[in-house]
Amino acid sequence: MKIIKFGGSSVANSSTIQKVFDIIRDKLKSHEVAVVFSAFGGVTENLFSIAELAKKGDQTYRVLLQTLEERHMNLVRELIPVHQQSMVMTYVKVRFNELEDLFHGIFLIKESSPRTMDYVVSFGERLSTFILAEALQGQGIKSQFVDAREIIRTNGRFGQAKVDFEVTNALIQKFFKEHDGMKVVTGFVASTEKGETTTLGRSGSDYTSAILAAALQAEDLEIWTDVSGVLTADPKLVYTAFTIPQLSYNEAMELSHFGAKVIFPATMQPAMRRNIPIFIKNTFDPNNPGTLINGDENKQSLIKGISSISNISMVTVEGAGLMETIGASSRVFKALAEAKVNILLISQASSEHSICLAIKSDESIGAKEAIEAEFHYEIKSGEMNEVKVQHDLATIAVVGENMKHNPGASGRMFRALGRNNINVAAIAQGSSELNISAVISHQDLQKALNALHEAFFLSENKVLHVFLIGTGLIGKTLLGMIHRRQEKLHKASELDIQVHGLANSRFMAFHEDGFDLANPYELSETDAKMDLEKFVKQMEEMNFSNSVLVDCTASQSVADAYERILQAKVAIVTPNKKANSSSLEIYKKLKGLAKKRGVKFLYETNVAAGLPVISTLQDLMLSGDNVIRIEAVLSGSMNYIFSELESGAPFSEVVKQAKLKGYTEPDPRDDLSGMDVARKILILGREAEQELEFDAIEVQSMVPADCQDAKSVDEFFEKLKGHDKEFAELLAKAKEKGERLRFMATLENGKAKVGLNSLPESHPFSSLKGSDNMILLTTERYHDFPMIIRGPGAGADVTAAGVFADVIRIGNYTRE
Ligand SMILES: NC(=O)c1ccc[n+]([C@@H]2O[C@H](COP(=O)([O-])OP(=O)(O)OC[C@H]3O[C@@H](n4cnc5c(N)ncnc54)[C@H](O)[C@@H]3O)[C@@H](O)[C@H]2O)c1
Ligand SMILES: N[C@@H](CCO)C(=O)O
Repeated sequence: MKIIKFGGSSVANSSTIQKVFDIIRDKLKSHEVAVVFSAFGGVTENLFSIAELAKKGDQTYRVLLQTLEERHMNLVRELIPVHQQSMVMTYVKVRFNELEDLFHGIFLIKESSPRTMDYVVSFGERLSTFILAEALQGQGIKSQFVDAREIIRTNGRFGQAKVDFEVTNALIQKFFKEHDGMKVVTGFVASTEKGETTTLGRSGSDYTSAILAAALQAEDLEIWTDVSGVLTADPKLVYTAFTIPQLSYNEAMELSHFGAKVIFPATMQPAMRRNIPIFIKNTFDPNNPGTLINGDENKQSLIKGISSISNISMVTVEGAGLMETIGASSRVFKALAEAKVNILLISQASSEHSICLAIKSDESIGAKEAIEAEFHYEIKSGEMNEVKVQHDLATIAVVGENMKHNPGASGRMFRALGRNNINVAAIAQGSSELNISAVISHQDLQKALNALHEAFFLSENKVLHVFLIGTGLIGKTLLGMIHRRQEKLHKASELDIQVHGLANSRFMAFHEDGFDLANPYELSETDAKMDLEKFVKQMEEMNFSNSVLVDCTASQSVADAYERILQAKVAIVTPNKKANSSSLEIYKKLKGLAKKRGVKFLYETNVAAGLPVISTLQDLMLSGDNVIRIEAVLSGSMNYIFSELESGAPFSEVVKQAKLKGYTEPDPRDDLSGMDVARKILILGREAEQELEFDAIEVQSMVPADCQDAKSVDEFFEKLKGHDKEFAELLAKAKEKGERLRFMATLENGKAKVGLNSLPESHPFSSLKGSDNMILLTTERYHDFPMIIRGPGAGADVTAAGVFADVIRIGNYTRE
């Protein structure tokens, strides 16, 4: 025998009911079946609301009752063959006449006792089940309507009646023996010995089905609802949540206690005691296997699910009076019990100085008053502090049998939370080791659930959430690269990169699920105007775990926001040199902050685009080397300009070419003025642990005075034409001596110089062509011959690739 139960959402209207009938028909092919139905979707709530209106003396209750009657009548018309309809309609009409009398009574005396209400709401299941049994009969399935008041006996605690299992089991067994056909049983309702109608409380229809399953020693119990079983986390908050295939009874209880609302633990008890397997299935996706709950302590995964409860407050009772005082905690709990406060989590450190309790927020005033009244004298004498209550919190819990005697679960949990900047206000773990719970700020709930979900379930695939400011040459090239590598990264490196925010200097846009990079998103007038403050705020509010800001601008204002971004535990990747080349104090502060907050701040492309200069220098320093001298060609555009000049092209023309090829800064004067190179040598100096400030660098500018004043880049190019001759002469002079012009930087003895040099043919820099950079590092270890790093030092592809490599590094870092 199988017991199958359908909830209100499954029997909401005639089309969902047809799906239910298909499921029943299918089960009947191979099994003997008994069915339990809830009231039609929403009917119980309707009955409560109508009673509420009647109690308040509001006549409109009649209209609602009329609508409810019509809904039932319509279902009769839709579900039952015409020749059978009049009998069923009469049944429905009689029930609604009774309801009308009942509500009229409530309306007159302005009162509805729990006993009356049990009777009122019992009509929901009695009507639905009768209609559905007749409809099944009409479809050729021999069905026997069973009013559960005949077979489930309870005490008289109306609203939440307790079952007398001895009597009930005997009644059920007798009834099932004496009656043929498939039994179609009303959920939720029962009766006392005296024949008064009672109800079984929250999820009462599930309970009815578990009672039947236990009494009949059913093969299994199927609970059909509108979700595919119990999910690993709340799917509204964790998009990657998936159905848990199997749970032990204990795991299911822990998960549902902590917020997974699919099943209510008390309702499973009768089935659990008899070790009857329970399936949670989806009426709207019947082929989905759903979740099996049974006695098997399957230990395939470290945890089974993550649950959470919102609207939590934390009550802290503290003071010297608690220490070594036997009975203090029992007084706390007694006071709370008397005030009917439900405690969800308890945490007390061994110092015994304080006790923290997590409770539902709407019970917090009562809780504070109750404890303060109990400890009135101690608080007055100063032995104890006033009770502190923190609001806007949430509890999260990881649940699984396999955590028992298995080190690492709590480590993984708290590392994931810490990594994502989530503060833990209280922790609790019982000795059963089945559940580790923590109290956190409600604002962090979604981020925490996702971080934990990723840490425990998706450890093979990490998601990195990217926010990109600057969708110019480098930014766009980067987006294209991410798109082309997305699939490969997913498979080979188990890393998923999602881009959630885009901005340029004019507009910004966000996408909760990540932009589709296959169809590049063009920011336009229809998007919000760019506002850096709002961009950062939105990024903080989206509060993803493993987030990274990629700054592909050359903007000082974006660089100024780094501190706040790192504070929020968002990593930063950038080719923008502005932050690292501002004051030494800021440079140190940002690096220190990143370390303190445990997030990466990566800027390999600040110098020589994708060439591994910064990481090499960092490795040298970390391993104890010391930099003696740096000589370098650090500007791709300047090298291109002066090497191309040798071909005889006019200076203004080669500068334009350098810009077109994407080598220059957004404003090429930043290159020609030597500022860009000065920033780079400054950054290299600082990486070599030299206390350099920008002002101390000697910089030779190549920008003629009138060009410097040009209002726009176009005007600058116009004016530059007037200087082609000077540059041609400069080149001719060098050529005469058999030398080449190279724009370079040197750093030695704490002094940095940037400028144009005329170098002999034999100098390593003379051979550089196009956008090549070359860095000669003379160190204590590389003393006789410097270490040489050479390659293209500007250009969209090499730079974006360098930025991309840093982004992937962050993805791999967050995996650890
Ligand atoms: N081009 C190269 O070869 C190269 C090499 C290494 C490093 N870089 C660095 O990469 C960065 C980007 O260079 P690019 O060539 O892509 O420049 P670009 O001019 O093509 O793009 C700059 C982008 O930043 C946006 N922007 C500027 N100020 C902004 C602000 N305040 N807020 C929001 N967006 C803003 C612009 O709208 C544009 O989308 C620069 O810092 C540059 O130094 C470039
Ligand atoms: N404009 C720079 C590229 C960015 O660092 C250069 O020419 O090297």
